[in-house]
Amino acid sequence: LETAVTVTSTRGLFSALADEFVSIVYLHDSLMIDASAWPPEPLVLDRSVVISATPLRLQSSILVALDFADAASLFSVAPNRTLTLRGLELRGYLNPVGSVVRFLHQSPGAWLTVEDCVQVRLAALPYNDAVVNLRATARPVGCTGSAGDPASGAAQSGLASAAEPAKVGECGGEPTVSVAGPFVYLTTRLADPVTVDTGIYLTHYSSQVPVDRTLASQGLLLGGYTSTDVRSLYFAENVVDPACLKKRPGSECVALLLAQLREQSSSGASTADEPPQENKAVLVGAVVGASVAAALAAAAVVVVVVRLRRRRLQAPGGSRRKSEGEGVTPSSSNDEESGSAGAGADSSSAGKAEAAAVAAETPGALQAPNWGVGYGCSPAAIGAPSLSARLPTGQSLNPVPEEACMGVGLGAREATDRKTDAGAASSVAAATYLRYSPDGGDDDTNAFLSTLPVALESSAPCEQDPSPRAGPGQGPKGRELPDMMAELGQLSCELRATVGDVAIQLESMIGSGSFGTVYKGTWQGLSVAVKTVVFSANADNRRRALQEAALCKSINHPNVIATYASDLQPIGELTGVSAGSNTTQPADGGALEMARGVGALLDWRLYIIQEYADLGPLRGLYGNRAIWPRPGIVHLPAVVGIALAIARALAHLHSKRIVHGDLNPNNVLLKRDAREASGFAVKVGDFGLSVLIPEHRSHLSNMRVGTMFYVCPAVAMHGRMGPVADVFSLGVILWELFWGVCAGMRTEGGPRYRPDFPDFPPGCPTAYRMTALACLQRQPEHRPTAADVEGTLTSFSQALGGVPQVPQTNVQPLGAVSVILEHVEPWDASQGGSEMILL
Ligand SMILES: Nc1ncnc2c1ncn2[C@@H]1O[C@H](COP(=O)(O)OP(=O)(O)OP(=O)(O)O)[C@@H](O)[C@H]1O
Repeated sequence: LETAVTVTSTRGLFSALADEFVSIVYLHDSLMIDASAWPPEPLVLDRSVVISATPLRLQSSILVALDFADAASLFSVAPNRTLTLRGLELRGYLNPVGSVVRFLHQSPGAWLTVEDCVQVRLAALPYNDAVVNLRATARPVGCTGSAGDPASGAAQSGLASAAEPAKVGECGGEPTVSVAGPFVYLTTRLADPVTVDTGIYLTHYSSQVPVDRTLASQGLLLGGYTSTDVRSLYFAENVVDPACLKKRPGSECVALLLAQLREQSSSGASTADEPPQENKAVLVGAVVGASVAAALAAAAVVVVVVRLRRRRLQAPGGSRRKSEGEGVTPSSSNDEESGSAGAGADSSSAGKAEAAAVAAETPGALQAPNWGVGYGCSPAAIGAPSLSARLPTGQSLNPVPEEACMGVGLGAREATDRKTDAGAASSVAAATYLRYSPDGGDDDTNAFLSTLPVALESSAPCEQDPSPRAGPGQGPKGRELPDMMAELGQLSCELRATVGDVAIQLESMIGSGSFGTVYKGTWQGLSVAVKTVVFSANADNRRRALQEAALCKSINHPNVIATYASDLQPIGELTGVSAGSNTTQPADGGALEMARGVGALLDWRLYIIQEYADLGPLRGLYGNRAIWPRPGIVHLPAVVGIALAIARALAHLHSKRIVHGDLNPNNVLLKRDAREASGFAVKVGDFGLSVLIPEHRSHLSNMRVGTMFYVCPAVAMHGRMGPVADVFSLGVILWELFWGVCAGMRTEGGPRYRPDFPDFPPGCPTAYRMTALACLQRQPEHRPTAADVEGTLTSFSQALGGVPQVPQTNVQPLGAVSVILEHVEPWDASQGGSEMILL
């Protein structure tokens, strides 16, 4: 006897899966997972379970849409147990790159079977490349056969093969992986049939999904199970341009494509496939109707709960996905609530309001800035801060409770992963400023809207870098060459002169920002983060990349991510010029010769080797019960310790005339450190938008860059980037640190600061509140300096009983090295196989 339950909501799904007597969970209508309705800890399935379209849907050949909305680690499956998905249109559940199913927490020894489903990805590799990867994937132990010839197979016709349905826990029959089409199917998500011109049809295709600890620091342990597809269609709504694969790894190409899609989406362009009005469901009619329904008919089914309620998911291209609908501009991080300031089609009215608000700013040293309606919150609801609470030693920092940053509908543990979604959220960004004032706008706003995002055209040239080790612009003959070649050549020259070939083992991808990909690696026994940026001679990101490398190498502070080395390598057919080989590279100055000689070579890859912050970004800490047991109740010494560390980093940067330019909780990283009372050290990183302010100047102009909610109004509106801009961002973080949540949230009317921003509860210590509010003053001249904030927080921490002082030199830069990157090679699509990307 099998017990079946029909569910209509995320909570219903959770209850059904938590009920040990339920073995079949039916969906009659579309369901999009609401991660905030799911308990924070993954549910362990200690039995085999089927999640299926209802028999009625199966019989009528309509797939039921199930959108996991990129929710991660919802549940795990015990060893030798199988989770079967049947008759579903699956969306938002695969990692943006790779084959890992995100909703499944790491499940070693478990099985996942996808039967008669259509699996949709927003972006993927071209199908032929994907098939190469699929076929190169090792079959799990006990599964026979190869993945078959992509040009043949029963699925070529678009009809089901006659193979037997897979038995639970078995690989099934002879695997087939075919590029085929067109297919037509019906889904509860849309009224009309969906036509898929080309897709990959798989049957009895099994693969061992490797354990993926890339996001372990965020509490996300993925992979570890055997995945089997039985009569499943994969297709991508967008496919990578094959030209990209000639010079980049597939993961980077997919990440770039996703970024472009976000950008298009935020500027109003639809990325959705409009389903045609004709054709009937050939695939589903044949596959689901015939085989699955028949299989189910044989089972004895007791429907315990049947509650049918029509729920329609939004059409593709809407704000359906947390990590796909809204990203950021290429100049910053990519969270919904922290997207960069950027131009947006629907944002002009919002921007106008902002302009007026800035113009009419209210002076007053320590008054709370008027951030619009919703200001203030109920003291009764938030309670008083606890000064005496101690951070329990050994308490895990992850996973973070779901309510962290829940205003944007996102568990904080998903944050880092969504870095690959580096699209533009410019409309989102400008909408934020609506909260500044309800007043009208002016032309300046339109200028702001039309010029974003702005490249670093006005940023300080590299010659102004104060460090003797700074990169571009310091070479002996740089000015004799065209600008680009001079920068490249001099940087290469400097780096290659300090040869000490040391191999770096790259282990996994940490994430992608708007300008590159970050890998985790090991170098001389140390864990390191390797930032890579690919750029062309005339690309906008060239200056940013080179400047980031130069700037961050010049900074040495315990609260700043240490940069050990950087390196520049040409991409393309040139052989023997890799920086990793001192037998082939030019001697000192030879890089200039190389630069002259390879004028036609346009693409370069920059590597920046940094210390690895194993606990991830500060944002992932928000909501941690050890520090924020309840809203408004904080472990004050821990919070002040973090705030002080950030202020120290800023004060140090500003003393060198460096403005960070993008301070936000994603760029403040945490690193395990037993010497710290909290167990971790706080390190400011990501100098991609940093600038050097020339002597005798307070700011640079035309720098309208930053991250939504953290960017200073004067930067967003007038492009004035100076140290005070960082202080504003610090003020936002000080507020967040007290509450343990992000200051921004998504509402139906668009992104907004939280209603209680920038309010503090009455019990908040005055020194802390005053410091935060001073940083948030709209008039830049009313803000304190970072050194002032550091001083105030130092006194405050001493009054608290002493937050342990941050060690002066807990990380020492290890000097420049030349690097061989063993696992990152220019992608050669014709070779195939080395990238484990399913589609
Ligand atoms: N030194 C490091 N140690 C550990 N993780 C890191 C390190 N540097 C960056 N990361 C992580 O790598 C990912 C990508 O970082 P990156 O700085 O490239 O982009 P970003 O800050 O997310 O976006 P953007 O550059 O667009 O602002 C992020 O998740 C970040 O937390």
